[in-house]
Amino acid sequence: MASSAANVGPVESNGIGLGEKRYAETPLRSEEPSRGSYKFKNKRMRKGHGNTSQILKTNGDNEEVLLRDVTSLIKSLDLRKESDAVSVTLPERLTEIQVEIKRISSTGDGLGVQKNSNSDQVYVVPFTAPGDVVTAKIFKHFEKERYSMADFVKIDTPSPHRDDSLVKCPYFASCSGCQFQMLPYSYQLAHKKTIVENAYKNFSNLPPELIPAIDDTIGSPLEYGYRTKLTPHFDGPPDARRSDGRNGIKRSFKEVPPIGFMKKGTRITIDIEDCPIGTEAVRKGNQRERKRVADNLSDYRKGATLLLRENTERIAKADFDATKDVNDEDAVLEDRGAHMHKKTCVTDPNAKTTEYIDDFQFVNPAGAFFQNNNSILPRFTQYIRDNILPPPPASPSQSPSPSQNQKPTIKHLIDAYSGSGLFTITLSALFTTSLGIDISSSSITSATHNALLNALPPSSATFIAADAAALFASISTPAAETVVMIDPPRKGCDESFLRQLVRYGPARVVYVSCNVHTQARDVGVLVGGVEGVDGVGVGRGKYVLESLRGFDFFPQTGHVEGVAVLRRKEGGEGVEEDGRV
Ligand SMILES: C[S@@+](CC[C@H](N)C(=O)[O-])C[C@H]1O[C@@H](n2cnc3c(N)ncnc32)[C@H](O)[C@@H]1O
Repeated sequence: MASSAANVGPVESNGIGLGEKRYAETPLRSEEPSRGSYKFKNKRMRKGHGNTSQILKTNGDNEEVLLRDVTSLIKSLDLRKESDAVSVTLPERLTEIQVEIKRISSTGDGLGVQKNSNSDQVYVVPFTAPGDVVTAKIFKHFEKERYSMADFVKIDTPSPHRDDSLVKCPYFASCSGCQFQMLPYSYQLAHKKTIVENAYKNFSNLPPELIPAIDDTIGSPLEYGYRTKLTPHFDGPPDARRSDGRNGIKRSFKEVPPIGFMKKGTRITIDIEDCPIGTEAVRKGNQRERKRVADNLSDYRKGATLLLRENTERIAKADFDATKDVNDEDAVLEDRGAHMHKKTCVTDPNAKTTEYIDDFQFVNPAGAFFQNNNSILPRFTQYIRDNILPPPPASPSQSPSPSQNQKPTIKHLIDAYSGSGLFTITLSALFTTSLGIDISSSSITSATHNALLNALPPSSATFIAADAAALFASISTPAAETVVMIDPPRKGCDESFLRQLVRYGPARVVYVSCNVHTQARDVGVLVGGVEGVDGVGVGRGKYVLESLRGFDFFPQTGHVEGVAVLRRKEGGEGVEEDGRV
């Protein structure tokens, strides 16, 4: 029998209990930025100094990122002098105006100015591209910050970059999940490169000469059908909150509520019967779950979040039973050469799901964190393998001198924020020992299990459940022989972690992040220097930024995953080998 509301529960491992609460998000993982209304939460944030750290001067949140982009656009327009600023009369709220879109912000929205006006008030209009002239309905002015938020109403003149025939979802331009379906994929990738560029320009606090040219964004093999996890939700019955049983009245649903994701810029859930960025197995699971909720509606008193997570069963061709496996209508079969992949959708957050990256196997609770785009993971993990160790000399003339030959070989990996062991395991062939650390004890349990599954014995891979900043107390490997991988949540690293990392001074650092703005801030600290640890001043830090690029884990959306590779400076590059300046 179909299970009922019991299948709905916490669906993330990293400290975010989602239970029957509604996600603040739509289809994206809950670490991704909320795309609700942009509100300055307090005066400190208005100035972009919400973070109390001495060395971390930004939170890298949407408001701050947007404000930087708005300010940069205003500067480039140069339509008026500062002294004119007070004289501009803004259109009434809820009026419709024509906006000429000039740029796309790093938050994924179009930024433009009112057509036929000499005002440089910037209008933020989602689902638009540079060159579009659109009708937009204003809903909020930020007068001091000189921008206004507006809803997209219609296209008046399309941008040459826009191709609406590419749009695959009827809810596009209403659902808050995707921003770029109307843009060719090459354009999306080029835009994501500028997001990385602007993040380092605006948030690293580094002079341009210390930031390398950003490499092209690596695309996802699947532009649709890539998300291995979706979490649609529905709201409780009308008045459920007021009645919730205390006054003896229990509300129930009179009809099936909308089940889906948030309408852009609102807290309203729209009914979305299908989401084309989900994998085929996840989309099938969505149909099944929607029907299950409708069939069991009387079991529900509240809203809920549904978990849809892909599971892969790998079956050797010799063992594949066409009569049994082909007839499973919930499964999706993929021919992978020597074996078949049978994909299904799991909805119980505690049930185990399996995923393969090349021949590496990962087993995790369905509700736990794991990267959501399996199609890009072989490319991504290969890139990290190719870059985590020092590059070979480019030509015979650059071959290492005898003294360089004596440099210690890098043999040890520290995987900070290791989750269930993605990097420890996929990099294991390069290192003699690996140490993973994650604050989530259930992720560490999975990591330990996954290491064994992939023939990594405890003698070569150790995992600790603790705050990343506690890591440095357990490190026994020499810094000159160690690489540290960092993949923190959106908020980035904390000051204590960064100070200890710099004090330890590993030979190389590879920093992966789903928020390139906090990544730029933290990398700026490693390259720029930390007062009291390695001195301050331009380029006084212990590290050089070797390369920087984005990976497109989330096609059709404004998100980009950043990968920064850093090497510790040698004596001649500005700091002594032991870190003293
Ligand atoms: C973006 S995930 C990366 C996980 C893993 N590297 C992967 O790609 O699967 C961030 C991880 O950081 C962990 N985390 C969050 N705060 C932490 C902290 N203060 N110390 C250690 N780990 C933390 C979360 O539990 C989560 O597993």
